[in-house]
Amino acid sequence: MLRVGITGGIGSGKSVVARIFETLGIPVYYSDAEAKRLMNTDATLRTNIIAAFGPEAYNEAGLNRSWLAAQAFQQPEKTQLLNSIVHPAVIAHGKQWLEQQQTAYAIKEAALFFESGSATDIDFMIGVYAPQALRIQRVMQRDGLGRQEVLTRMSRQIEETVKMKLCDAVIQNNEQEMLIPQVLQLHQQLLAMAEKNSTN
Ligand SMILES: CC(C)(COP(=O)(O)OP(=O)(O)OC[C@H]1O[C@@H](n2cnc3c(N)ncnc32)[C@H](O)[C@@H]1O)[C@@H](O)C(=O)NCCC(=O)NCCS
Ligand SMILES: Nc1ncnc2c1ncn2[C@@H]1O[C@H](COP(=O)(O)OP(=O)(O)OP(=O)(O)O)[C@@H](O)[C@H]1O
Repeated sequence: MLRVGITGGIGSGKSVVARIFETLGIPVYYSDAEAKRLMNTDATLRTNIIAAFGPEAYNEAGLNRSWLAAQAFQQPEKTQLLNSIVHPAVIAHGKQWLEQQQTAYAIKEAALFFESGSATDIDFMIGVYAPQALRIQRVMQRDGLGRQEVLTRMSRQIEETVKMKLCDAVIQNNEQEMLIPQVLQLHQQLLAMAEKNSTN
């Protein structure tokens, strides 16, 4: 089975693109959502997060996302600390998920493939690109974050043009070029690649 990645910086539109692939019958692993689910359900992760950041990391509702975000993005070292606790668990879980899929290809969506070293688990990487100003505007609107908070998260990610150069294909999500034809073209290409791999 062909393992496909979708990556791009915060607000580039990875999830929107991944949902179009899902409508074509392709299963998608959403790393952000899985990370938060595991942080709530995995007892070892919870213990390690509390040991590193303090008991306020959780409240009655579970993971205290806004509090933990304020702590983790305060300094690059704190972001690294959270990453060193959470990423190994999500990478192992995502790898296992990919191995279980039965379709011609399956997709893992993640912002931090190259940053975390997990791009090596992927056969074909799709980058989703959008101009920085548009990404900032989208995330401020989607998550109710301030401009500076978005910029801080961006500063913990590889610069977008560098990230796109590391990808095998790039989808333009600038709200001018249409997304669906770009996805359909890649879908055909990936089915052909998967077919070729299975006959080799
Ligand atoms: C700090 C947390 C609780 C904040 O949760 P929140 O709901 O506000 O954000 P969410 O997880 O949906 O992330 C939104 C976007 O922020 C960016 N982002 C999140 N974590 C990071 C990080 N460690 N480094 C850089 N960017 C990040 C990504 O672009 C991500 O898509 C959460 O982001 C987290 O646990 N992050 C660490 C784990 C992680 O790296 N997750 C992302 C990929 S697995
Ligand atoms: N082509 C588009 N037209 C209109 N809105 C869009 C488009 N692409 C993305 N958006 C909106 O921008 C926001 C960010 O998109 P999305 O959640 O897919 O980004 P992401 O790359 O998954 O971000 P993150 O890394 O933060 O998870 C969402 O609210 C989404 O609905």
